[in-house]
Amino acid sequence: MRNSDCIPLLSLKGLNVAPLNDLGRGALLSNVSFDIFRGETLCLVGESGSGKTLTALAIMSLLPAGLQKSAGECIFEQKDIFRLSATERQRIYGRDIAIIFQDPMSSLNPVLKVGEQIDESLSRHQPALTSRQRLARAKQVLSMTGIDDPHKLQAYPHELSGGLCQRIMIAIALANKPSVIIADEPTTALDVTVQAQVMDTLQTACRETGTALVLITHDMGLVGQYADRVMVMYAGKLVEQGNTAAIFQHPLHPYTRALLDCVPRLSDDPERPLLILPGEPHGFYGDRQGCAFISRCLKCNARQICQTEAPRLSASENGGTHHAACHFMNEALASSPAITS
Ligand SMILES: Nc1ncnc2c1ncn2[C@@H]1O[C@H](COP(=O)(O)OP(=O)(O)OP(=O)(O)O)[C@@H](O)[C@H]1O
Repeated sequence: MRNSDCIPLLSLKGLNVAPLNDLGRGALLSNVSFDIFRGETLCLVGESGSGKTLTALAIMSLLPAGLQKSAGECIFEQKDIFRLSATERQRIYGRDIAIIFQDPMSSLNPVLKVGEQIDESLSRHQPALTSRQRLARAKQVLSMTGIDDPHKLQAYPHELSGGLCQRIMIAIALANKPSVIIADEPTTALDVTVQAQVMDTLQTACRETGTALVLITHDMGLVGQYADRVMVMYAGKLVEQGNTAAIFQHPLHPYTRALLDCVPRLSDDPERPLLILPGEPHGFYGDRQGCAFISRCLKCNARQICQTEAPRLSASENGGTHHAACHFMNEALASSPAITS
C-alpha cells in the first residue's frame, strides 16, 4: 500500500512521444509523468486512442517503428532506463519490470509448451538457477495464479482456454519476482465470467509480493474495484490524477465526469439513458492551442480561456494529491455530488 514517505519504485517524468517524421502534426504523448509505489495498483484509464498503450510501450522501450521518445526520463533504482544501453535495459525488462498484454494467444509462443515459456524467462534472468529450481519456481508461480495442476506446464497454449492462457502470462510476468508489472487491458480478451477471477489473481499475487501494478484499462468498473490511485488520460495527456475515492466522489475534469456517467449503476433510474460522450479524440495533440477536450466538453461552453490556453495539471483547492487539468476544476469541486463506486 502507498506510503507517502517511501521512494517510488518507478518514476516516469515528462514523457513525450512523437512520430519520427513529425510533419508538424505534434506529439502523441505530452508530458506524461507518474510515480508508482511498492504494492499499489495504479490505474491508467481513458478511452481508445488516449495514449495508454503508448505510455506502456515507451516504458518498455517497445515503441512501434516510426515513433520516438522525444523527451522524458524513466527512473528505476536511481537510473534512467531510457539512457541505459540496450543490453542493460534487456536485463531489467522481464526481470524487474514485466508487461502483460491484452491478448494472451498472440503473446504466447504457440510452438512451445507453457512450462518451457516460464522456464525460458527464468533461465534468461536467473542463470544461476538449476533446472530443478526453475521447475520448482514454475510450479510455484503456476499455483500463485490459481492453477493447481502442475501438468498444465506440459500443455501448449492452444490446449488451454483464454483465461488459463492469461494466467500463464501472469505466471511468466511473476516468475522473476518483478518490482513492477504493467498490465495492458489484461482481461479485455476474456469472457466476463473469468475476467474477475483473472484480475483477482493478478492483484492478489502482486499484493503478496509487494509488486506494483500499473493497470491499463478503459473500464471504470475495474478501476473502482482494483485501483488505489487513478490517472485519467485524454488526448495523450494526463488530465486528472488522485486516489480512487477522490476521483469517483469528486471528479474534477469533465472528461472523468463523463467516463463515470457512462457507467451503469444499480441505483440508476432504468428509464434514464446512459450518457454517450459525442465525438472522439484526435490522433495528434501536442501543439493544439487551448484545451484538447473543448469540442466535447459539456461544461465549459467554449469559454475564451478554454480556446486559447491549454490547462495544466495542477492541485485542486481540495488540497492533497488530487490534480486536474481544467480551468474550471474548482467549480466542479463546488458542484460535484458524491458518486459511489
Ligand atoms: N504506430 C503508430 N503510428 C502513429 N500513430 C500511432 C501509432 N500507434 C498508436 N498511434 C496513435 O497514438 C494514439 C494513442 O494510441 P494508444 O494505442 O496508446 O491508445 P490507447 O489509449 O492505448 O487505446 P486502446 O485502448 O485502443 O489501446 C492514437 O491516436 C493512435 O492512433
